[in-house]
Amino acid sequence: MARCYVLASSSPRRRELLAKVGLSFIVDAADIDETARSSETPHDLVRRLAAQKAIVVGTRHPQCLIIGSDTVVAYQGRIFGKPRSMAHAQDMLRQLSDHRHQVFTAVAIWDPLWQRGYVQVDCTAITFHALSSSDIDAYLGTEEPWDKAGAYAIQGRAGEWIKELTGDVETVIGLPTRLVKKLLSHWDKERGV
Ligand SMILES: Cc1cn([C@H]2C[C@H](O)[C@@H](COP(=O)(O)OP(=O)(O)OP(=O)(O)O)O2)c(=O)[nH]c1=O
Repeated sequence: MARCYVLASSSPRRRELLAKVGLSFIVDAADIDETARSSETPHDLVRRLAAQKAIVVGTRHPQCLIIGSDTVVAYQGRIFGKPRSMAHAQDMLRQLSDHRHQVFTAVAIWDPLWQRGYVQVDCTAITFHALSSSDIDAYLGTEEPWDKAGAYAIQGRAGEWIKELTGDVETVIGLPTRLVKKLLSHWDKERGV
């Protein structure tokens, strides 16, 4: 039987990135509560949410292999998700200005039939140049910050702010395809495909 793949995400960036892997897949987003638990680390949060998204969507596609993912920005022990308001976005960008921060993304694959899967976390470190209040205000007038962790899109205008980036840029955009391929290949080996 040919295998079907489902991307458990509403993110157009994840869709574009997964298309690069060359799989044929459908998209079915998970609607879950993404609130961090008290004292949960960014690493543990993205790991838990990526797995949860894949498992929830798996109940609707029991014959398919599900790919879930989650991304947060971490700065000095604080977790930055998607902005809740203009003030929240502004506050996050002010804190990220001229400081090194990390972006954590987890990728999960889940087979609902076997009730088994893998999840792995990748991290990229970024330092932005100093951002002036007018840089931040101008950016908040664009559409970029609103559905992005940390209120910025590295693939957009925020790409011009990079002073230093260590790691995989796809991890920042929300789906490291290198990790997707690695997990799928582990999975094939385990199943003897
Ligand atoms: C930091 C950063 C994040 N992002 C995006 C990736 C994710 O789509 C989003 C983080 O929120 P997520 O909750 O990981 O994903 P999502 O709500 O967009 O989609 P879903 O939960 O349905 O999978 O931020 C960028 O596109 N560029 C960036 O530079």
